[in-house]
This record gives sequence, C-alpha cells and structure tokens, in this order.
Amino acid sequence: EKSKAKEYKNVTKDVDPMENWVKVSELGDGAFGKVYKTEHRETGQLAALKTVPVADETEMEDFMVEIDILSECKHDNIVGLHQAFFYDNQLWIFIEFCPGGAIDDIILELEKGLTEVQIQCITKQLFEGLVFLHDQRIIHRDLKAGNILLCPDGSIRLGDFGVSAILKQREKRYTFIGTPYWMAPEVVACEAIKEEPYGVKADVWSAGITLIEMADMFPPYHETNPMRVLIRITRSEPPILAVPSHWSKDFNDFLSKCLVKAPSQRSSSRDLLSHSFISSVNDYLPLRLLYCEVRAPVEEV
Ligand SMILES: COc1ccc(Nc2ncnc(-c3cccnc3Nc3cc(NC(=O)c4cccc(C(F)(F)F)c4)ccc3C)n2)cc1
Repeated sequence: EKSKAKEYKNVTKDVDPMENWVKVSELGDGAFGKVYKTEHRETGQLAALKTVPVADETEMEDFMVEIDILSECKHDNIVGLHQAFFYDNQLWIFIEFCPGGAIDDIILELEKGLTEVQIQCITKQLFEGLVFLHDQRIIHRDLKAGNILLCPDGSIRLGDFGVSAILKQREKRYTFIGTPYWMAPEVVACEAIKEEPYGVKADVWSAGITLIEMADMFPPYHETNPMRVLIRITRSEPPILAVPSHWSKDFNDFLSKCLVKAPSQRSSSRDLLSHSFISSVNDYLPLRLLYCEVRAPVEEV
C-alpha cells in the first residue's frame, strides 16, 4: 500500500528547528511567509530562514523542487543550503547568510549604478553560476540584480528570493498566457519548442538585462507599465545601455551577444564565459571595496 509519510532525503522531520537557532531580525516578508536572519546558538553561524506553510502532500512536492535544486547545487556562486526541516506543518529552509544583501538594494542605497569593473566581477561569477545550473538543465527563470547577493570577500551568490511573492503573483497575472485558441503564432512557437532546451537561453537574455540594470540602475522600459512591457520586449529591437559611449566596446559587445531575440542565435552561458569582457577578471577587489562602501555607514559610529 502507498507509504503514508513519503521520505524526503534532504529534509529533517519532527525536530524543532528553533531548538538550535535564534531569530535575530526580519529580512523580508512575502505571501509565502517571512524571512528571518537567524544565529546558531552554539556556533554563532548566521543563516537566512524562510518558513513556508505546507497544506498538503502535493504542495510539499512543489516545495521539494526548490530543496532538491539547492541540495544538488553546491557552487561558490549559488546560495548554499544549510539545512531544511519539516516541522509543525511548515517547511523551514536555512540558507548561508550573505551579509551584503542584494545588488539592487545596494544600487538603491548608493543612489548610483555600479562601475564597469564592479559589473565585470559580478558578471564573471554570475556566468560561472549559470553554466553550473545550465549544465544540470536547471533554468533560473528569474535572473535580476535582486536575486544576486554580495559577500564580504567580494564573491556573489545567485539565488531566488521570491520573498515578494505577492509581487511575483501580480507579475504572474500580467504574464499570464491566454487560453491556446487566441495565442499569437510566436507565443505558440515559444510553447511549442518544448524539446529544444530554449529555456536555458532565456537566462542569458535575463542576465543581459541584469547587466543593464546594474549599469543604469533600472532595466529597460522600467517606466512602462508591466502590461505593455511584454509587447515592447517582443516588438522592439534588443535593448542597449542608456549611454553606450560611457562604457567599453567589450561591455557593449558582451551585451549584444546576450540580447539576441532568437534563442537559437543567442550565445550560451558557456560561450560567454570566454568573452574578453569577463575572461580578464581575476580577482574580486572591486567588489570587496563595494561591500565596504555599502556597509561603511553602519560601522561609522
Ligand atoms: C535586506 O538586507 C539583506 C541583508 C542580507 C541578506 N542576505 C541573505 N543571505 C541569504 N539569503 C537571503 C534571503 C533573503 C530573502 C529571501 N530568501 C533568502 N534566502 C533564501 C533563498 C532560498 N532559495 C533560493 O535562493 C533558491 C530557490 C530556487 C532556486 C535557486 C537557484 F536556482 F538559484 F539555485 C535558489 C530559500 C530560502 C531562503 C531563506 N538573504 C538579505 C537581505
């Protein structure tokens, strides 16, 4: 007979997670639940904690996808899963804490875009992480500066902090694809080529948009309402930097290879790893300085 309690290999069951952890502060609040900064009672280790109410087995299956991805993706540039618990009908996910916070918050706090060397250092690590995910046929699907965290040593971690799940739900509504009968040919085309790993290439486009976001503070069409953005993305020529002449030929060239509308013509994440814009990066000092710049105000007492 069907085994009642399915065994989830990466999840600890029936142990109170807060036995060994104490909540320090709140990091975010989304529809799925809150995210806390927590500290381990003995080791002092810091972790970000997300608790997700799980109604039933099917929901558990959905959330297990995230746990399985995080358990399999041990990489310097992907957020590290510390531990996952199932307790009191909730999933508790502890992620290694990155003190620098997200790149979009850093840009807002500094009230300026990043410099080209800072963007080069982030892009190199972002594409290292992407190649790792893509080699495992994992598509991120929500690449943006808000999903990249900065660490004190100048390293970055790619994550999916869908904390603003409310926003995600709203975005989902705007991006809701109509019923098939009324679908436009190109949308059907997108839906049709399921077998070709086209999804993987979608991350390369989003990465290009993320580079523009880091340089110009906002993605292209940011002043347009979400409904109309979909039409503009499909109808317009690939976007470019607000002032291309402010940036190197290499940066503009790298972007032109990410922002190709036809997925089949677009470079893969692995191709772009050897592009001169990032192959010349060999240390993350510019990002260690960025970390100090953004954390300095707090230290100044
Ligand atoms: C506001 O200031 C700060 C300061 C520091 C931090 N640092 C930090 N460090 C680590 N995680 C977080 C975090 C913030 C908000 C929401 N979730 C966070 N981490 C987290 C991520 C996940 N999942 C993923 O990142 C994830 C899910 C699916 C796929 C993937 C990927 F494809 F990238 F591997 C990644 C699950 C649970 C948690 C607690 N935040 C954040 C904000």
